[in-house]
Amino acid sequence: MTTVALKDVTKVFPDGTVAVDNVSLDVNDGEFMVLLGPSGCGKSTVLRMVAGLEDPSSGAIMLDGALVNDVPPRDRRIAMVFQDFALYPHMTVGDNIAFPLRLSGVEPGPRGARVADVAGALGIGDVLARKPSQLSGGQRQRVAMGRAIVRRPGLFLMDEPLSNLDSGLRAELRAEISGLVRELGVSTIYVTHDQAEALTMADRVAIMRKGVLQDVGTPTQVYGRPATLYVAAFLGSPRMNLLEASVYVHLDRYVALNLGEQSLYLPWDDIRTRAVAHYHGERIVVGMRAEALTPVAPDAPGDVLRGRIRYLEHHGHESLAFLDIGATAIVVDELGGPVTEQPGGPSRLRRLGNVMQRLTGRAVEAPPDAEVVRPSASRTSVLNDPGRHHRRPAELAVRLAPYPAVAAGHPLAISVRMDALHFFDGRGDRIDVGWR
Ligand SMILES: Nc1ncnc2c1ncn2[C@@H]1O[C@H](COP(=O)(O)OP(=O)(O)OP(=O)(O)O)[C@@H](O)[C@H]1O
Repeated sequence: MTTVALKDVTKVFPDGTVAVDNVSLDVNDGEFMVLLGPSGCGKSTVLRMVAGLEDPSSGAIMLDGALVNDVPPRDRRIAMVFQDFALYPHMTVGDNIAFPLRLSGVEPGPRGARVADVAGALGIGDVLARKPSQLSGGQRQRVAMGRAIVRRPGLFLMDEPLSNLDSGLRAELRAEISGLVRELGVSTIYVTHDQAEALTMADRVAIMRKGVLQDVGTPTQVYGRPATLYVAAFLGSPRMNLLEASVYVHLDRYVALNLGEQSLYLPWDDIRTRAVAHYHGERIVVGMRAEALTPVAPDAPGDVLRGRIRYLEHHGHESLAFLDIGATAIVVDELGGPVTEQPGGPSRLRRLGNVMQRLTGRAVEAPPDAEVVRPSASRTSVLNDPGRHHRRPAELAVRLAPYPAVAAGHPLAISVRMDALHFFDGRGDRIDVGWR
């Protein structure tokens, strides 16, 4: 099946928007590659360039090792499935699926057999005589898939094909789609902003932000060893706890990570210690996912952080406690740069205001408790990132049992799995070398 290689591909639209910024990416034979990122990060533009619907401003697009920048879409052996797929309303399901075969002159006999095969594989063999208006949303999506598959393409390009469906159907269809394309062995590029879709369906995930490729790897790699602070913050629910830490080296003993009121200690023989020790006297970002944190007895020894529960969230199968440990949170704004917030900072009201502003595009008046700090001069500080930086205390997300015996205001001690910590520098790049 078709292999894809993007080499240094950039797309600048006539109005100056840089939608895709120097992206290089390979999709192997039969691979299911998911392009993941928030709205506007350039995923669809990448897909459209691979399809030939958009010309790159610079760089090369190769299919099966051949440059195709000037090859028209119809000659690329590609099938596309979009979110707002359009079925022909006056045609039956069978005729809709058969349509591409009719266009390319396949005889009625083999045409019927191919349609029956595809419809059987998609579980819509019994509705071939119906019109699209007589189908459910999920069935219509299967017909759209069938119409793409029936041509036996070398490459599938799918742009948010499930986003119009309800969540139950999405989960069902994402298993079906990934199962089906693997069975067919067709190389696939699948665009989504839904991390659950990406992590469950992909062989590899490519994560984009503002036109720039941030990380490429298997779901386990990008979740377990994210290349950048942005990827660390983007993947996972609850979000990874990202704390500002000052680094102090105690030669031949340990490296202290000062988190504000408390510290953690990386033993000298830890393989990551040398990389982190380079930042002696500077600030870095320490990431810890909720699964790296376990509640322990108040006087437990070892790598333990102590704090007070600010609030609890009950999720049925588990509860999340948000713990004030006197540290500074690094908040990565999905649309802007990293933002640092420190104790004594803005209220939830202000953060809600920020969200509303993002959703509505309208400025919301800042409550009086908001304090905007100047970017620090430190080379390694995330405060270097341009833009406004707000301050708030870290609220460390910790997983608890469904009905925990603690409540807001209670103290809580948590043990930290030091081997599960992540370290990022001020530019947001992962610190530990040889990490994947
Ligand atoms: N024809 C165009 N002219 C100018 N800018 C464009 C054009 N098409 C897309 N853009 C811009 O390029 C950027 C990337 O758009 P793109 O559609 O690739 O993002 P996306 O990640 O697929 O987003 P979504 O998930 O919302 O579809 C956005 O800022 C978008 O506004």
